[in-house]
Amino acid sequence: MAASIIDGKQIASAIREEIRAETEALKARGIVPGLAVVLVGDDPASKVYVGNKEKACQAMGFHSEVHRLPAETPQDDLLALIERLNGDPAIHGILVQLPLPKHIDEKAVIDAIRVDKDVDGFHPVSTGNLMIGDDSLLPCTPAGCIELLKRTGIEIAGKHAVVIGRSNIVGKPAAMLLLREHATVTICHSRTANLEEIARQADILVVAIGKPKAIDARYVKPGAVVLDVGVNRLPDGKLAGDVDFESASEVAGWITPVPGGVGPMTITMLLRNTLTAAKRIHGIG
Ligand SMILES: NC(=O)C1=CN([C@@H]2O[C@H](COP(=O)(O)OP(=O)(O)OC[C@H]3O[C@@H](n4cnc5c(N)ncnc54)[C@H](OP(=O)(O)O)[C@@H]3O)[C@@H](O)[C@H]2O)C=CC1
Ligand SMILES: Nc1nc(=O)c2c([nH]1)NC[C@@H]1CN(c3ccc(C(=O)N[C@@H](CCC(=O)O)C(=O)O)cc3)C=[N+]21
Ligand SMILES: [Mg+2]
Repeated sequence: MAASIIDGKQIASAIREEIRAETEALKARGIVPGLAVVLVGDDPASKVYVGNKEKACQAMGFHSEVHRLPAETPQDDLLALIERLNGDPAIHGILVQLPLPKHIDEKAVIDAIRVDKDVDGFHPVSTGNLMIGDDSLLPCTPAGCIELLKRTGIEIAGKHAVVIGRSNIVGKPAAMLLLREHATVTICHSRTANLEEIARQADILVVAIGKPKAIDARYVKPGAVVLDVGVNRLPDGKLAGDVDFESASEVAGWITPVPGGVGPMTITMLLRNTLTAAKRIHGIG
C-alpha cells in the first residue's frame, strides 16, 4: 500500500474539541446550541445516521431533539412542524433527514426551513450564497472534505480537482467549495464519457456516486488525494465506500477510509453549523 490514510475520525475529534471550548463559552452566556432533527418514516440507514447525530449533540452538551414522524405523515403536518421549529427560540438548527417519503415534495420542505437555521446548507438561499461566496452555513459533507484537506496540509489552490457525482447535497457543493479554494474543478456524472481518463488527471479526486467500490486504481493518478464520500451498506452488513480502497490505495498518495473518513466529518460540521447558527441568531461573532 502506497497511500497515507487521512484519518477522518481523528481530525473530527480535534475539531470537536474546538467546538466544545466555544460551546462552553456560549453556555457561560446562557445560550445552549439547539438542534432539531426531523425523521419521517423508518428507513434503517436514516435511523442510524439520526442516532449518530443525536449522540454527537448530547456529547457536545447541545440541546437536541429528534422528531420521528410516521412514513405516511401528510406534507402539511411536516410543514407545520418546521414552522414551529422556525419560531422555537431553543432551536438554532433544523435538519430534515433525506430522502423523504415519495408523497412529500422535498423542495417544498427544504424551502420552508428558516435560512439562518439551515444547518444542512440545503436551502436555495444557502446554495446561492455558496456560489457567490457569501458566508452562509455550508453543506456539511463538502465542508468536511475541505477541512480534511486543510488539516492534512494538502494544498488545494492550483490543483486539478475532479468530483465524481453532481447531487445537490454532495457533488455540486463540493465542486463549488473546491473552486472557492482555487482548485481547477471538473465535475463528472453518469453521462461522462471517458470517466477513467478524466479521473486519472485529478490531483484531488472526490467520489460521491453511491456505487460500492466502483472507483479503483485505474481511476487514480499516482500520488493523488482520494476522498471517498460513499457510504454503502453491503449485503454482509459491512460498510463500503464508492472507492475500492484496497486497489486505489496502491496508487494514491492520500486516501480516506470508509468508515472513519468523510462520515465523521459530516457530523462534526453539523455540530459546527449549529454552534455558528446559535451565535448568529444571538448576534455573537
Ligand atoms: N459520508 C457522508 O457524510 C455522506 C455520504 N453520502 C454518500 O455519498 C454517496 C453519494 O450520495 P448522493 O450525492 O446523495 O447520491 P445521489 O444518488 O444523489 O447522486 C449520485 C451522483 O453520482 C452520479 N453517478 C452515479 N453512478 C455513477 C457512475 N457509475 N459514474 C459516474 N457518476 C455516477 C450520478 O450521476 P447523474 O446525476 O447523471 O445521475 C449522480 O450525480 C452515497 O454513497 C451516499 O450514501 C451522502 C451524504 C453524506
Ligand atoms: N438532511 C440530510 N443531511 C445529511 O447530512 C444526510 C442526510 N440528510 N441523509 C443521509 C446522508 C448520509 N449522511 C451521513 C452522515 C454520517 C455518516 C457517518 O457517520 N459515517 C460513519 C459511520 C457510520 C456507520 O457506522 O453507519 C463513517 O463513515 O465512519 C454517514 C453518512 C448524512 N446524510
Ligand atoms: Mg440523493
